[in-house]
Amino acid sequence: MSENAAFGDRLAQAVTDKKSVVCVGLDPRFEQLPTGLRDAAAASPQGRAAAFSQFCREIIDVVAPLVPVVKPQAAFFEQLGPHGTMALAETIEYAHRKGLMVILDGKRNDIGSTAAAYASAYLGAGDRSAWGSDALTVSPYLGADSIEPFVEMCDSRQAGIFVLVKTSNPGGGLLQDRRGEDGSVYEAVANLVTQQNADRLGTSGYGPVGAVVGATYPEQLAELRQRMPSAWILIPGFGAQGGSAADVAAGFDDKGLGAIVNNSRHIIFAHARPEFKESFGDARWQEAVEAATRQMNEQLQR
Ligand SMILES: O=C(O)c1cc(=O)[nH]c(=O)n1[C@@H]1O[C@H](COP(=O)(O)O)[C@@H](O)[C@H]1O
Repeated sequence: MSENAAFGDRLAQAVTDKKSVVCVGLDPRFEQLPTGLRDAAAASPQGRAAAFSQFCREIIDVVAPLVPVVKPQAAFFEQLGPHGTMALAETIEYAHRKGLMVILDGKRNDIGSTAAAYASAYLGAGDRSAWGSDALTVSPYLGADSIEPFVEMCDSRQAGIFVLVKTSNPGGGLLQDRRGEDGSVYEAVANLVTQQNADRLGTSGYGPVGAVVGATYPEQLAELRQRMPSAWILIPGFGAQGGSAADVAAGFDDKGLGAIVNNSRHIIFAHARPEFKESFGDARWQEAVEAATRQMNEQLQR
């Protein structure tokens, strides 16, 4: 499908082509890298950034035939300063070259006029923005006028956003579950997502404004699927945070579309998981990544 197709349709096509709803999270942590990569890297930010870049490239090589999308988490790269951001840019570019869609996990936002700059920076396809990611995670807590600049950029660049609706962490309820006369905060954010998609539905039935809903809240996931029928749902919290295939089942529509399930640590550091450690270990970490990705694909086969 062409780069000029709408984001929701491109994601639907990618999920269908790969027969996979798995999103591989690229969250490199230096201390957990396979020994070979850690040894090769000097302790400097430059050396670590080079190790992150190689690590992500090798993961992408393994997962590109198996999944539709990867999600680099900006924080892990940014902690290394300018060298880290170069590694992030290389990772996004490499993933695109290998035919993967890219959701940049930056959880950005600000007042509208500044949000427009974030949108211009991060959203695009190919070389139509500085970072070129297909989609960005976005915080809704500055209100509707802070979301609109992103949505406008989605319109002009066929990009997407994923708005934080019900996050996977245990503390998210403090704000998100807070109830007013019209219901909870997360319900209000979900309504905003649905409104923003209303005139923007692609041929797949999905719009450019997606939502993040944690696998750790299966009941709310079921409710939110109904409340946001035209939103792709990015479901984090599978694996390391305890979410299972049963927990995410309610996120999908009856064609098996509408949701992608992220897994970061349990895929990229699969070589350290008890079930893969003995067979592969540190030296054959790429094979552990492949085995963990295939296992998750099977668990989520629709
Ligand atoms: O936006 C996200 O991706 C996200 C939202 C959320 O509610 N919970 C959540 O864990 N995430 C991200 O998803 C990834 C989860 O990683 P694992 O727990 O290692 O699979 C991290 O990059 C988190 O920042």
